[in-house]
Amino acid sequence: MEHLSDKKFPVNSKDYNLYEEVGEGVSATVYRALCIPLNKIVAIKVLDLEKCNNDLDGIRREVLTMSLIDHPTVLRAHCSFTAGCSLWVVMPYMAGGSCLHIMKSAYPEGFEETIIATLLREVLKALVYLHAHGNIHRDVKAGNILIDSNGAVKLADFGVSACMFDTGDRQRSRNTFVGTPCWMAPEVMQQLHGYDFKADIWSFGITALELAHGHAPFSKYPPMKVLLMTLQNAPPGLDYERDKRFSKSFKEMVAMCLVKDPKKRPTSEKLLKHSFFKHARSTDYLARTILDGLAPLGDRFRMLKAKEADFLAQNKVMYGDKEHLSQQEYIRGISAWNFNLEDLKAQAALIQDDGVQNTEGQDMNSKSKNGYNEVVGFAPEPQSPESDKLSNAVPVQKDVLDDFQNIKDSLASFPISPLQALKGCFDVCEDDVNAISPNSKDVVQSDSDQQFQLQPAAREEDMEMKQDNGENLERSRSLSRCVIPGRQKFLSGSLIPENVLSPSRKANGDGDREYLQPKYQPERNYSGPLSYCHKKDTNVPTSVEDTSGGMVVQHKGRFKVTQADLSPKAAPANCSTNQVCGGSAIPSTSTVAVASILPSLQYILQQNAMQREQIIKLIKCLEQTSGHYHMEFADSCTRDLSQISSASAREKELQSQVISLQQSIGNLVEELQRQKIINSQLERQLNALHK
Ligand SMILES: Nc1ncnc2c1ncn2[C@@H]1O[C@H](COP(=O)(O)OP(=O)(O)OP(=O)(O)O)[C@@H](O)[C@H]1O
Repeated sequence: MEHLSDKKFPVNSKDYNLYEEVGEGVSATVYRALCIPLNKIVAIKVLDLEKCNNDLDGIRREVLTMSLIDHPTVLRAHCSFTAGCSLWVVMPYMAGGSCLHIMKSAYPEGFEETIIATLLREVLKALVYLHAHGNIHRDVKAGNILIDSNGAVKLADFGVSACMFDTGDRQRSRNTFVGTPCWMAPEVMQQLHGYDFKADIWSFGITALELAHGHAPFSKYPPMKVLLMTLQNAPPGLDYERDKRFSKSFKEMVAMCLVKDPKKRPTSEKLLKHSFFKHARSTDYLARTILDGLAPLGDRFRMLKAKEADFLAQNKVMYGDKEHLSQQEYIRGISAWNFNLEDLKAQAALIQDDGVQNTEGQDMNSKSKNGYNEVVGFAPEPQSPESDKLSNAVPVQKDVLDDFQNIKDSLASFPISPLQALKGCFDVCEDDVNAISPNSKDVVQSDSDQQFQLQPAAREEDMEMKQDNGENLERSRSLSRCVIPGRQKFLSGSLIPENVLSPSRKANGDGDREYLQPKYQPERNYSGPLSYCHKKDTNVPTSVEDTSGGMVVQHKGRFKVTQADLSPKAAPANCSTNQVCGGSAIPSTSTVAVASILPSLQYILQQNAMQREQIIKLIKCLEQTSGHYHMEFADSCTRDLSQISSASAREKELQSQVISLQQSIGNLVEELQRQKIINSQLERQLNALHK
């Protein structure tokens, strides 16, 4: 595989000297390097092909796109070639690094508006070019906006880009679940009608918020929660109160991008004409401002990496147990996503929405409650009547149910089950999917040939799980897993909270999040890696790994596929011991029965609880009544006792009299006997005298 895009650059690894590491993705490491024959500093992205064995199409497309591109704001590949098991992509060296790394190193609160306008204008130019040439970038985010030493901005990373003019399989790839959750447009998550270049406009809006705050909205939440919040909540935006430092035109521009209906979003071309970009300066302004005084990229990268390692090591010491570690790993990036339904529920349940949530989430909720979205002036997302019913029915448990209800509603709004959808791209155990859709009767056929059905009983099960999250949480968190985590990588985006990297971070409206956040739960899901999900490649030879948590039989792009994913029919047998696939504590076949029994059990439980209350009330009443009874009884007892005691004295007296009488009688009987004997002796003597 060899693509020579620029004849000047040699296509032999011997012609390059690799220097220090300046970036890392899931399956790629980026080095600063010297092109020896040209004596030119370049960046070389080294992709481990063994790790991408199912994503060669994606890589080929990335390289092809990069080599065909000819625009100053889009990162172009000089050339690419294979070296052993690696693919080397030679590119211009962007000495400033990514905007994300610059923020992490020096601007944890985000950039000021002029910088943002300048950066975003350049990104928008790139999008105008890509869209005009039929490309959707699909991964616009601060981590993919690179700056060179002169301040020139380039949009990078075409790992997941797609061509809008593709047909057949390529077209179908636009019906797959691709990108990084925080930046992902709702229609990309939903997979209803596929999506188009407007998905990039959504990601562009999210990137604007990321550059403004130093992090993307919902970034503290685990990936599935992000999906649900994106679908469920009103779109995020700049807040008039909290974001006072930003202009009205910036707020409007963001609001235009973050409209859920893609048709209502502007094209990149139209957006470029927005008044906000009048704030933009020439790119050398960036060099004079945000790049000024920054350490060399390699040093910054090493520093961030060391801090992340420290942070993780600390967490390992503090929360060394398996559950916490796996949770950490899960949140660190989507490469390690393990879409175990139980885990997801547990993850969602762990988020304390009231009080500890980030302000984005809070804002969204309060906006929705007020019936007006202050930021962008949109009506709140309508709540389902079902949701109202549920919350009215059990007011006491409203808080607990809210979270469940969010999940339930959002799942219902998915044209295909998110877990089923994610299954194609990530690790979703078959039985996890079964747990959501045990019997596919009302099947919705999606473009990507996936089927699903959301069973009410399974929802009940969800509810049960939520309501009883103490016990079930423990259970679910202790479940074994499908996939052994791969090599832990430090992704291009730092995944640790900025308050860790920048302890000096001050509260600026949303700074209160830091201390409210549960310690074991990392806050941010920063620039996670990307996925190109190529569903047609399932026949690609697999690399089999024996794992304790589950058999990884295939690498789908950057994600692993477990045996359970590939052999749905075998899943119940495999899962019967809950060890091989580890997806659910209950085998999938019995999950159906359990799901149908649970509502009844729930009902009985409620009945019991009510009865218990009644009994407690009755006991209390009885206790009060029995209090009077005891007093009366005590009085009567005292009386009786005195009577009994006097009676018994007399009885004793009588008894003693009887006894003494009996004794007297006995004495008299003895006396009588003695007298009789004397009498008979006397008689005998008299008789003898008479004779
Ligand atoms: N040409 C370049 N010059 C300087 N740094 C670069 C260059 N290309 C990439 N990097 C750095 O390397 C990081 C990882 O690169 P890249 O995004 O291409 O890898 P990836 O595997 O696609 O990662 P991800 O999936 O997280 O986007 C980037 O975030 C950036 O910081």
